[in-house]
Amino acid sequence: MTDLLSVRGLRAGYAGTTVLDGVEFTVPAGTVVALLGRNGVGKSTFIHTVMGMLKPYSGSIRVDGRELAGAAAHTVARSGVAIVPQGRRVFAPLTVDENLRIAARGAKAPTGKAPTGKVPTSKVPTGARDPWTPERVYELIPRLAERRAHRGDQLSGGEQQMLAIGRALLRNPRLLLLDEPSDGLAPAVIDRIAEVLEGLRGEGIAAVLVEQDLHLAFRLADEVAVMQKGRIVHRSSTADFRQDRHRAHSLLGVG
Ligand SMILES: Nc1ncnc2c1ncn2[C@@H]1O[C@H](COP(=O)(O)OP(=O)(O)OP(=O)(O)O)[C@@H](O)[C@H]1O
Repeated sequence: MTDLLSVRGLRAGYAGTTVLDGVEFTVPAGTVVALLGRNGVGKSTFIHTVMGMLKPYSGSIRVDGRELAGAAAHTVARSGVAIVPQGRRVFAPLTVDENLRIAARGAKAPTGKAPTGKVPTSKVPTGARDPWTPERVYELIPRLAERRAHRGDQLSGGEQQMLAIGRALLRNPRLLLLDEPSDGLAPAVIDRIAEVLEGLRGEGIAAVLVEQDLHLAFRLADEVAVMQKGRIVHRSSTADFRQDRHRAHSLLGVG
């Protein structure tokens, strides 16, 4: 299967310190890969570096074959990558509808080739890859339609997370970078977020899902990668990883 994202030998950090120390990581087209690891191993740093928010020291970041290491975030976004940041960062004084329409205005059609590779047919229904519009986001996430006139700061944490996902979709991504979407949310709310993300199956959107909530990660991801000290130390299918409790325990410190 063609890799939509291919990262090789990526080194990055802050003010000369090394956080990412030779990351090798791929995301096949249309595949959701959970990026797991204990606190502070570099998962958010990785997401930010791929998005062009942090310049790497060295290494390669290719999206659909195009080299993007060191490119600015807007260039990465134009290549079809969108981030749902940790902490959501919606515009608090603006309504849900205004938040979505601003994101839609900023969106440009991704440049480069259309995704190639054999995306599993179960993930590509008829009509996939219509451009996202606020109306399509409201169809996927009816809760946002109900809240469309509410300001960002009047929303619950779960609703803000849904809005952040909706904003990212309006960039028409081929690759979505999700940084801990469950962060700070109650289990019932995480379940709603999972339903929203499951609703994206069939759109052919690939994703990197950084997540501490293993239940959510296992529910959404096709494959699992584990980071330790700025390197990927394990990669497998989610099913294999779930079955090997001993390995999960030793890599993540959980049962
Ligand atoms: N802006 C920054 N400036 C300096 N150091 C940073 C910055 N952001 C993160 N770090 C450091 O980089 C290391 C990796 O942090 P990062 O947030 O990428 O880890 P993480 O795996 O995402 O952890 P968490 O799950 O806690 O968010 C940590 O030691 C952290 O203190």
